[in-house]
Amino acid sequence: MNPNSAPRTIRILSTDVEVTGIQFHSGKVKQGEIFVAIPGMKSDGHDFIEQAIESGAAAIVGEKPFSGLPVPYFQVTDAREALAQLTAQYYDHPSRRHIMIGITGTNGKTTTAYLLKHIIECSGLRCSLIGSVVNSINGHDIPSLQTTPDVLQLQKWLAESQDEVVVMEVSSHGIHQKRILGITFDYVIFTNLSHDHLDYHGSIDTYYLTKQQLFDHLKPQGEAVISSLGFWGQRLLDHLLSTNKKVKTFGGSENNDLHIAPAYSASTEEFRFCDGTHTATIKIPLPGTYNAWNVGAAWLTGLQLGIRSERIQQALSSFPGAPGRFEMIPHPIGAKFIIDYAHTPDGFEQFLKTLHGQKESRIVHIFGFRGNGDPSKRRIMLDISVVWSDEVILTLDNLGGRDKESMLLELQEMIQRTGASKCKLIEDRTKAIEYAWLHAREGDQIAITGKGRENYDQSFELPSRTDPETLDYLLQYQFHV
Ligand SMILES: CC(=O)N[C@H]1[C@@H](OP(=O)(O)OP(=O)(O)OC[C@H]2O[C@@H](n3ccc(=O)[nH]c3=O)[C@H](O)[C@@H]2O)O[C@H](CO)[C@@H](O)[C@@H]1O[C@H](C)C(=O)N[C@@H](C)C(=O)N[C@H](CCC(=O)O)C(=O)O
Ligand SMILES: Nc1ncnc2c1ncn2[C@@H]1O[C@H](COP(=O)(O)OP(=O)(O)OP(=O)(O)O)[C@@H](O)[C@H]1O
Repeated sequence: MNPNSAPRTIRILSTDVEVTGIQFHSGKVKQGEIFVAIPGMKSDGHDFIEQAIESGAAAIVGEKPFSGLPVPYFQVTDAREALAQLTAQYYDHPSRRHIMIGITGTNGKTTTAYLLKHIIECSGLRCSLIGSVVNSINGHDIPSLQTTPDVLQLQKWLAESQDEVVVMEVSSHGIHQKRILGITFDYVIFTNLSHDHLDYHGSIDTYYLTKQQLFDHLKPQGEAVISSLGFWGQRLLDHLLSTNKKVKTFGGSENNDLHIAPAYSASTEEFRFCDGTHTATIKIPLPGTYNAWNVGAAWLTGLQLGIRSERIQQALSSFPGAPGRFEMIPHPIGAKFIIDYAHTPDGFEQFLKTLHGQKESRIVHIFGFRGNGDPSKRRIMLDISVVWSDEVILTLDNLGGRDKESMLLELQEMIQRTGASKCKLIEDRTKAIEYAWLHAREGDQIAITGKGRENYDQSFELPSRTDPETLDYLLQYQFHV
């Protein structure tokens, strides 16, 4: 981090120390930097202290007792917490210089972040974005590797950003691993909570409580902007009110600060938004009731920022979409391919229900499961797909370190368990997409979910091709060639 910067003095446990940077990976330590040793899930940073010192570490921070080191050692009770606080201090608490907006929830963070950034920019303010698809700082785009980056990267971007507003997606991993400690927020948005990441958090209750912690990071005058829908939204609302936080809600009730309702019962695209003084019926930029909630989250936050509803409505009419979220690619025969990042049971249900609502012909659904994702959601997702789709094609997604043969076996067993003749397995993702392309019929909606525009690992070869341009595009989109 910042190897060429002039040394800065930071205070560690009431001692002033001059450092040129901070690291939590021993392999990255340079002369004059602090190394923070973190006991992790796979290894223990304390085992790498010697390596860090050999690389020039000026001081070490860790949780375990150490003596006799050739550089100062500071023992703390929580190394992740110390890392976050020291980094915020090193960069002089950059979150205080921005209007900070954090977005959490199982689904909808990226879509809401893109919508909100667009609304903010249309209102004349500059806006940084930190999230799953791209990080945009001072108008420069940096491909994303994580939803919430590590604390060093995060504070560095906040320090570099000259943008008035920063919109950032906050994952439950980011909260749990204290990547956002040292950041205070003006607004925190909650979209929803449903089954995901139970392999990491252990239970949905713990998962919820982790997300709830983000609201402790609100500045004293800060406001929560939440969906009060469903059990978790209601629980969060009760919690925030009982802790005297300022809260604004969006949802389907007239008691909500922003009331959202379909313009007519069967509509997947036209919704009415009422903020108490202004009512507008609009065609939302992405279809589906769930996207109306995402629009609502962005709209209500825009209002809190002082942007008028009329202006928000105008901004929405020019929203270019969020990459890999309900993105349509036409097929020459009159079918549509839709790429979507649905990767949770609720995401599947919402997305497929929306396709069903605009059904002209068949729904063909191609998807797989990330090898290192929560395994407990896989069967539920397949069952949902079987309910809503006319043909289900399971294929491989990113293996994430998982053995390919065991993943294929799991997929085969899952198909057998459903007993549904509409399910088939085409292990090669390219072939699965080609199969759907070649068998497309007029009016078909062919959904490819998962992966989306990820920059993550990909172990499949893309064959050289002579097919129509759009199929190439579709494959490139899925494979990043
Ligand atoms: C599963 C997970 O979340 N892992 C995080 C965790 O890693 P860990 O505990 O396994 O670390 P470890 O490998 O045991 O190492 C322990 C410590 O020793 C250090 N070390 C290790 C080796 C060495 O040679 N030298 C050294 O100093 C490491 O830097 C680390 O600080 O702690 C590390 C920081 O200390 C994180 O970087 C790492 O996030 C990884 C990179 C990650 O990508 N996690 C994913 C799951 C994640 O965060 N995803 C969410 C989105 C989820 C979603 O919604 O889909 C995200 O925000 O992106
Ligand atoms: N409000 C919502 N409720 C339920 N499902 C949603 C909602 N918004 C989006 N989805 C579904 O979840 C998918 C992922 O959406 P999005 O990327 O906006 O969420 P996310 O929270 O950022 O997820 P991730 O952090 O994993 O990227 C969408 O492609 C869509 O299928």
